[in-house]
Amino acid sequence: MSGEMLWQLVKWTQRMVSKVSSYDGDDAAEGGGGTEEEGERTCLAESGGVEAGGGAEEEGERTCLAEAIDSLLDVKPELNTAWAESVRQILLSTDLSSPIPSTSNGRSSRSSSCWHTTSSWRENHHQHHDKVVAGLEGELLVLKTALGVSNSHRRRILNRVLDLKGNIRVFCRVRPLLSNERNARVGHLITPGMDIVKIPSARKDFQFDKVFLPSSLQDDVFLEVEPIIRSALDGHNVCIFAYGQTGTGKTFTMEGNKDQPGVVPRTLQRLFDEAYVDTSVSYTFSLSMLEVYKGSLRDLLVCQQPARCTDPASKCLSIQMASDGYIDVDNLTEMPIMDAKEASKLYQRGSQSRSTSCTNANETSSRSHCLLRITITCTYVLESHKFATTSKLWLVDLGGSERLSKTNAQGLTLEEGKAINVSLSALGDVISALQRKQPHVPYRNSKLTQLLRDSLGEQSKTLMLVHVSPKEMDIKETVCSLSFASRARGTHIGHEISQEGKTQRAAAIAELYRLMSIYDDDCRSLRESIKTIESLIEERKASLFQTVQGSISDQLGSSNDPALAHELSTYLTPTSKTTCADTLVDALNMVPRFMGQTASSRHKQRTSSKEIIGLISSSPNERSVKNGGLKRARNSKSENLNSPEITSGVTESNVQSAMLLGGSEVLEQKPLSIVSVVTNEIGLEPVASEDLKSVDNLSQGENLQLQLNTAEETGSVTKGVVVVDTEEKPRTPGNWSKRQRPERMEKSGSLSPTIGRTCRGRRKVIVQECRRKAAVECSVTVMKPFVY
Ligand SMILES: Nc1ncnc2c1ncn2[C@@H]1O[C@H](COP(=O)(O)OP(=O)(O)OP(=O)(O)O)[C@@H](O)[C@H]1O
Repeated sequence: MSGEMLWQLVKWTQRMVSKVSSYDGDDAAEGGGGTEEEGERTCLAESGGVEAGGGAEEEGERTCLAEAIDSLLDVKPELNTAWAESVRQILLSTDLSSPIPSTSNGRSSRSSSCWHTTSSWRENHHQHHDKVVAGLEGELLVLKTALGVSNSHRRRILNRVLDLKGNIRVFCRVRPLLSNERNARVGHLITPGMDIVKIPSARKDFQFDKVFLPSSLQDDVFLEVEPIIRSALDGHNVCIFAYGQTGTGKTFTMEGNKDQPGVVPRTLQRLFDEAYVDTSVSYTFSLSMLEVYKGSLRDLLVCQQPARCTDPASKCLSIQMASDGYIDVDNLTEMPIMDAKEASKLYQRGSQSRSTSCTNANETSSRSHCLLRITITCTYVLESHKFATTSKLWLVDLGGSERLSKTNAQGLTLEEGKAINVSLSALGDVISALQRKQPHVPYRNSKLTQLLRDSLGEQSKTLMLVHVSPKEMDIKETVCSLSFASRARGTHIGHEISQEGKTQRAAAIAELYRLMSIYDDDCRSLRESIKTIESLIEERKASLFQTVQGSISDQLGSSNDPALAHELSTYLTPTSKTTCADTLVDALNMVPRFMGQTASSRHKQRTSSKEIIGLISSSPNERSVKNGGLKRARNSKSENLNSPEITSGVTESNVQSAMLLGGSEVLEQKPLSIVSVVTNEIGLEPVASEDLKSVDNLSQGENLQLQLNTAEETGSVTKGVVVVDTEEKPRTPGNWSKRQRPERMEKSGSLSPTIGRTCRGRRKVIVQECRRKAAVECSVTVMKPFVY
């Protein structure tokens, strides 16, 4: 039975109870007791809200009610007694839906004392309502904990599967003959189901974890890639490479086209789908894109050529390694992403900036290694402890390996080809050293391997998709590529297992998949139960508010007593409304550029305030957290992960800011043309741009203060992001001193609004550590001045 149907049944039962309680109310009114409750009933009776009735009909209704409760419990047998008790509480509290003093008869004669009686009636019902909601919330907590535990089991099993399959896996994809190659001779043999590519002319056989035939579809490829993506969501660093000779389909596999989307768009979609479904954990994603071109790094999300001569040249990217091994790239644009569509757009933009040129082998040959990095932050509760992990998912479209003598490359193309080959060779050396478990891994030999250092190793998952041409005339390149792949796979050092071993491994993997599907089902049913209870709580809160609000509005309309009117209007203001202190961000932490941090020191600061959590060693996440900096558990002051509740980002200085701003004191509004307000919380709608207020260019010494308002409180932590478009009103160079340019403030403290790097005339302002209640349906006001 769906949650909606269940709720309908509850409402129907409520109506039944409502009738039954009104009979009771009548009886009590007749008895005329002196208690407050009786007075309240009298009040209800006066208002005409109580119907007459009784006798056999009453008995029938009661039987009906009992049956309804029983049927409710029958249809949800999997729910435990606590849930049943919650439902009972809802039913018992149905007198809330019985009419409260109406505007009709006797209203004008109602006195203030009558209102006080109604007020106590309201308090009683509030208490009752709170009890019911608390019951439901308790149940919700139990279900969420159970979901966390099931998820943790599922994660552990998946990790075991990937361990059995191997942390470094190599697939081979053979491209079909293209329309202009119809007459070409095919140079390989593939034995279906054996995952072996035979090259008869070279008398060589190459075994892979999976071989995709020329007829294989993008779907087939992604099916095999998917588990490793899930592993990234579970907190592991993951690298997926597309390797191969120029023109063999690397970009086709990674990017695809509109009709046949490749690994990248599918991965982005998958990440958000998973994040949306799994409510037991909270995910945030950010995206960066860069290329390694002739041994140097280029940010693909910034304009390489400044549009105006006054625009700053693009910043130099440098690789920084923190003491715990975490690799970051200084000055690299990192865009928070809210959905797959937005992420795909960014990827398209980055791809267009990639260095390509026409070569003998490919009209649009990639002349660099293109790296897409998705940083995933996951927060979850396990056994009443809060954990957070950060992982990186790299999707790498490597430059095409080529025999320079064959391509007749000259000049720049030759240089590019050489640089690509050198770094590919360095990558091969690293993977081979890892396969051999050598004590020294030569990461430093190329920018590519330096960059991926923390994502290529024991705790990480690597997938190499080797692409080959089907043509016999490309056989030498094909053999080179397949040899490289074999080396990466470790088959040359005896990693290949016997047929019997393979059968045993396949059986073990099948068993693990069976177990995983049990946990998957468990998680699914727990998620459904969680949704049902959440909607019950929401409806409960909404109905209480509406009922009471409607009644009080009526009272307010008819009251001549100013004191009473004041009390009523106070009541009409929802107590759960967001306060300024909840929503403000702290600009006091901002520091000038010269005091700003490098990627490395920023990381150090981050990790110093985050304890590495390794409480439960059996969980893959916690285990890997223990083992190094690849997954960093967060435990900062503002995000006390060991407490059962995530606290808000409100610090003393936040509160101070809140007081300074005085709630709604907008000192100045200027046109900055805010493009959109979005939140990182999955499933929340961004505010439409037309709803946003305009604010002027900030002038010297000002900071942005953002006030994000919402009517709802859910208590979880989120981040808000405001994208500010300054294109219409370009910043004049003299307008800002060097230190005060907004993009110079990006390295401020974690609770500050940080103004991201300028990217094609846009700036993003990231509001970190707001409560979710501050991030739903935000409106943005720029407030000034706030001098630091
Ligand atoms: N599996 C496939 N099915 C259909 N067409 C393919 C397939 N693989 C590659 N192609 C086509 O082959 C051509 C070359 O592919 P692509 O540009 O992806 O090669 P590449 O390996 O990325 O080359 P480079 O290294 O030069 O960038 C493209 O026109 C692409 O559409």
